[in-house]
Amino acid sequence: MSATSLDRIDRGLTIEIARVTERAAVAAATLRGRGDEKAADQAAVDAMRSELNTLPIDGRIVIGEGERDEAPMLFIGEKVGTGHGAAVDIALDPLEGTTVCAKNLPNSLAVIAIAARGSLLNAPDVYMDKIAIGPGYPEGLIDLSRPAPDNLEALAKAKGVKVQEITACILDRPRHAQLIEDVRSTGAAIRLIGDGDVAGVIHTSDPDETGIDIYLGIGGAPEGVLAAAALLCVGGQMQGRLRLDTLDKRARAEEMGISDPHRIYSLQDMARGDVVFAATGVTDGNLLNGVRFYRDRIETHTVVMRSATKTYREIVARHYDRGKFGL
Ligand SMILES: O=P(O)(O)OC[C@H]1O[C@](O)(COP(=O)(O)O)[C@@H](O)[C@@H]1O
Repeated sequence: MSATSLDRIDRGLTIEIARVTERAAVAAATLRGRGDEKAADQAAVDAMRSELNTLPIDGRIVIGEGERDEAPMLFIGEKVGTGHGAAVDIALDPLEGTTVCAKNLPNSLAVIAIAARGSLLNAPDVYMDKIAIGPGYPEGLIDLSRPAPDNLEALAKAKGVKVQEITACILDRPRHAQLIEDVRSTGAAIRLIGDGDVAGVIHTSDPDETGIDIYLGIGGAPEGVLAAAALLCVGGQMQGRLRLDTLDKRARAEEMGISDPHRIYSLQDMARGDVVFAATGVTDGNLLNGVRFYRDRIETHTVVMRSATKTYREIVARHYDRGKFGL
């Protein structure tokens, strides 16, 4: 990583970036609830890519739709933007939560993070073990190498509540059976989510609003970097460890410069410096409303965050020109 905290992102991008996720979210939302994950994802990819290519940046995708041979567009290493402007790295997921979008269930998002070159972890598309909490706690409170109950006890103590008053967010997957049992053994509550752990992690940043104190479990590594980018903007702590359990995965990671397969990454190892993050709701969620289609307009709900200024802005946009979305 070569970026320093002095590498500032052009503040104009904090509005430009919203257009990128708005465009992707509307495209995906037109196919919401149709049971066709691929079509919704493709629509979001096409829309995000065409909007991204209007931005005055020399952009390089470090977290994208996959590695070049498996993703024709927005692949890792793809150059995006007009090419005239700041050299930036980009993490994106045009449709985070493809299954929930196809089923019209909560919390699918169009997501992107833009950072100075070298400020985002280049991670392969493998699983990642994750733990995250929101702001206001002493640094080092959570530790991925410790058993979940220890982290829950530490969090409850620091929050000044009983562990029974803590709620953990966990993806509902068979691989989490033991984790779920361990968490329940402490008396803590669990919010099981079907998909969408970028939102799951972000929810820890405002427990009063979302009811979620801590995120635990294994999800995608790309989603881990995106979530870290968001948490960097609002404060909080997060750790991640890649699940490099096959020779092929280790080789892919090595190609990306990852030599220690067991390394635990801190939040700042995954995202640092000046990062601009945006997410637009595709379906309704705790964080954001989904896209609303009206006869005369389309409404989108977006959050834009920036780490250098620690700002969190919500933008409700009314698009009266439905034609610009091809509708
Ligand atoms: O579904 P899996 O294989 O358990 O993977 C978990 C990952 O899938 C998601 O739930 C949804 O990812 P997609 O948008 O690629 O469908 C992520 O939020 C999460 O990190």
